Amino acid sequence: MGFENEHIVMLPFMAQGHLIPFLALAKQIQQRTNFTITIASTPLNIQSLQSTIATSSNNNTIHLAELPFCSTDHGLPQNTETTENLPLNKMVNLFAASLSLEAPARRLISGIIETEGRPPLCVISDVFFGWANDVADSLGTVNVSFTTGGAYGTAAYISIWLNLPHRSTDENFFTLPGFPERCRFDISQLHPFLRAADGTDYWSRFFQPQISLSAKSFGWLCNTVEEIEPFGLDILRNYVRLPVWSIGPLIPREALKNSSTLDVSVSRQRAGKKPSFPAEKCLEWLDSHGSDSVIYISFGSQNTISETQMKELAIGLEESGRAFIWVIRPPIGFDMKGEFRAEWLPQGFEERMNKSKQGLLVHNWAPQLEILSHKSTRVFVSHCGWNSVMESLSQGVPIVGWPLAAEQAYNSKMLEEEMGVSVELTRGVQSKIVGEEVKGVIDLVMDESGKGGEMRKNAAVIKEKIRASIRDDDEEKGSSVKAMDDFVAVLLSKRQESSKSSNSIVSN
Ligand SMILES: O=c1ccn([C@@H]2O[C@H](COP(=O)(O)OP(=O)(O)O[C@H]3O[C@H](CO)[C@@H](O)[C@H](O)[C@H]3O)[C@@H](O)[C@H]2O)c(=O)[nH]1
Repeated sequence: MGFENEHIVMLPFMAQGHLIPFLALAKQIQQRTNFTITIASTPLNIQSLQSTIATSSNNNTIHLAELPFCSTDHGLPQNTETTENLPLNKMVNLFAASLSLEAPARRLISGIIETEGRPPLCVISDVFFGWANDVADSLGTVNVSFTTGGAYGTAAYISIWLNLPHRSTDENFFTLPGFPERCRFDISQLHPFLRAADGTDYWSRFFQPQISLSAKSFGWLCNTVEEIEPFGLDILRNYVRLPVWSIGPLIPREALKNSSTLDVSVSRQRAGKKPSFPAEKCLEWLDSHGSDSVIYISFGSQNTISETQMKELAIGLEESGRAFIWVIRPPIGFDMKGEFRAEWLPQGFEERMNKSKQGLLVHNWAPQLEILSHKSTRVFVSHCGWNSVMESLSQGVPIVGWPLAAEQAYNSKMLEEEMGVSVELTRGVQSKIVGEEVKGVIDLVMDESGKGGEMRKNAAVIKEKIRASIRDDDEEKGSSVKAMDDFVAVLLSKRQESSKSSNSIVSN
């Protein structure tokens, strides 16, 4: 398009699951438009983005700006600037602390205005940063909210927070404003702190105003694809009554090609995290297993399960006799960064799995996208974080859901009820699950003839829709490419309108 002197400022929430898609969005906008993009965040997050950008190519105009932040000022452990490894009881502190970024963000944008002589084209802020609307308004630009979740999950999440519908019923289920009757939600799909929320607690006092402010943005960007979430997008658009541009999937383009295995360098280009186990080794391990034979298990960047659940999951996996890669962290209640203790697993489990090559335990962090795009990977046991969902479906890998927090249970519900690509094993860290149930679900999804085969077929259709959405050639442009072009065109025409009206004020 070539509007090289435009500038966009991006403000991600401080969590890997948000930083990764924000950086991917920045790269996508930059590649399409040549705009200057500044991503602003706290110093440690900027450091981690810096190391990511340093290892990837094509990053000339992504600037990084530090917003001063001291975690201990907010009751957080020292040097804690993301949700990763943060105990649940401190999570709310991080959300509350994010409000302190408003003043430095304002200073940053004022500085840009001073240097460039006009405001940035827009601010793109996380849905959790509703305050960015005030900043943008008062500095003569507009704020666009970016939801790193999917359309259905985001709509459910915001409607539940804004309405707390479970508080006005004695039943275990409830209907949700914005959703049709048939989509009944269950109280067990809510995280315990949301179950207890009543509008006066810390969580409500953060989420309700921030989400309400975000609902006043100029528009929303959503990391989904029009053709895979028509129902969710209808709900979200009706609910926020704003333009919603579906610009997903925010996944490196290399992972969306029809070629085979992904280059291992991709994992080094994603928000500064280094796999704790060499990517090459994981891929070698996968190479040594047959096509469509391996189960991949991971609970995202910030979650883990309980000790008893961990043991039962291990028992079920072992008894299933299927090959698996499991990204494993200390169980809930223990330091997630701490040393892993063998006692959390059945006796001799890891040695047995290593010896027989049935299972590979990757402690802490694995090269997820490479694993999902490997031909040996057959199914993903996932907490249903939205990045994981998009990564899995973009590779046609069906899901076994084990949602733990945030909007994951609504994603899991949508994947099962609307898309037919998933089956839920259990939910939360308090549920009782036994090895036999784990084995039962694994047998079900690995069975080509029954439900497992159906899920796989459906996932293959979704994969094609995702890949079609980014098509960009002379014959055809995919829906996500068109949405991105439309988003940029709308902002540019808004810019033109406002400069026309300020010129006419001057000439009057
Ligand atoms: O060992 C690992 C673990 C994670 N990842 C990557 O980290 C990201 C994790 O994102 P996601 O699957 O969305 O999980 P969370 O980190 O839990 O994401 C948070 O942010 C998401 C987007 O808003 C929400 O959908 C989730 O509920 C919320 O917990 C993905 O890109 C993964 O590929 C790895 O590369 N290796």
